[in-house]
Amino acid sequence: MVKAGLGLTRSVPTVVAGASGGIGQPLSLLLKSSPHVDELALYDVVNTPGVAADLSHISSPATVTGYLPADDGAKKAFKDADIIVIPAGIPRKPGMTRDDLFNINAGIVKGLIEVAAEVAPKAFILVISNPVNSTVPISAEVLKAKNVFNPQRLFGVTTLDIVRAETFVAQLVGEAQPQKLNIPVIGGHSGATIIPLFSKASPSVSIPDDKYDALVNRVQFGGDEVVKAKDGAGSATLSMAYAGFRFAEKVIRAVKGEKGLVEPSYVYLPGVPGGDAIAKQVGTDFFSVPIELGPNGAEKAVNPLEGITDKEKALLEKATAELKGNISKGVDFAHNPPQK
Ligand SMILES: NC(=O)c1ccc[n+]([C@@H]2O[C@H](COP(=O)([O-])OP(=O)(O)OC[C@H]3O[C@@H](n4cnc5c(N)ncnc54)[C@H](O)[C@@H]3O)[C@@H](O)[C@H]2O)c1
Ligand SMILES: O=C(O)C[C@H](O)C(=O)O
Repeated sequence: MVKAGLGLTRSVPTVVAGASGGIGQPLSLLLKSSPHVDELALYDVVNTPGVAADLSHISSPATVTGYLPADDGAKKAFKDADIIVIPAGIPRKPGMTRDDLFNINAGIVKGLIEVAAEVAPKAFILVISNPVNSTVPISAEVLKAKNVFNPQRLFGVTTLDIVRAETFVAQLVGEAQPQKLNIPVIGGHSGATIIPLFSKASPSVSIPDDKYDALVNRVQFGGDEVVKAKDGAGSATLSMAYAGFRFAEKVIRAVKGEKGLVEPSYVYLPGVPGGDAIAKQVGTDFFSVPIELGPNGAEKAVNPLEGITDKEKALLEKATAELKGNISKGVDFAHNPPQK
């Protein structure tokens, strides 16, 4: 274990699990750079002492500690954490779907959530590991089995889909400041389950009819674009670190009392205020919608469906059918994990 840094306040201890990976390292760098982060614990099966020592030399307030599996390292890293961000697991190679990662990543996520349930039962858990559509339901089932499931504290991180939508729309409409656009992307995090709602963009944008299908496709399959370009060396890591940080920092700021922070996330809707009606409308319990964040986590699910276009309704219908299968696969795994 490496321990370093000044750490003047310790109000929101934050953990990255999978911290030595392609996402984990730049995500940990961004968290270490944030003035909102006080205490950062890095957990991975390899290399965390080095990553922690390296980051600890940065002159920002957060203390940085690194943990490996030996000597109950996961428990030590997670103990009493407020925020646990999980990018642990294998990434895709060309030709794979996110669901192809299920067999390995389901077990990794299950194991990490079991530790969280035991030593940090009140933590806000942010799941990045794919397939998110299934790893979040797995996490919920594990937490339920340990009697510590609070749906307001479990988030599937879908922010990269929003970041991509902002970028691609800005390119199309000639907006030089993509970050000024707010485009809700709802549903799940894979292919057809990703539903960009351009009609709900703020400020409003006008997408030419002949460009609409290609734009939707690019948001839905932006991940494949990166996997193909990396040519066997993995999937999105830097844009994901940016997106994961954007979401994690908002949760941290909300937990510290800041108001008005909203970001879509894949949650268990019936357990989030305002979410039950949306779950009934879309026909599935796990679904990403804009979430108002606060000291209790997901304070309110915002219904994004009013006034959506017929094309968006068609996307929703297609998404829900696929999503249901992804969710039940995760739930089944949590109840009947394969015997080793
Ligand atoms: N939610 C999203 O939008 C999104 C975006 C990009 C990638 N991802 C997913 O994030 C995951 C990580 O991607 P990556 O590119 O960083 O992969 P990577 O292989 O570069 O890093 C993964 C890290 O997880 C670690 N790890 C493996 N098992 C672990 C365990 N039991 N406990 C702790 N750490 C463990 C590995 O040692 C490695 O350092 C993949 O599943 C990928 O598909 C999700
Ligand atoms: O595409 C992937 O497998 C990684 C991630 O989910 C992404 O959207 O980039």
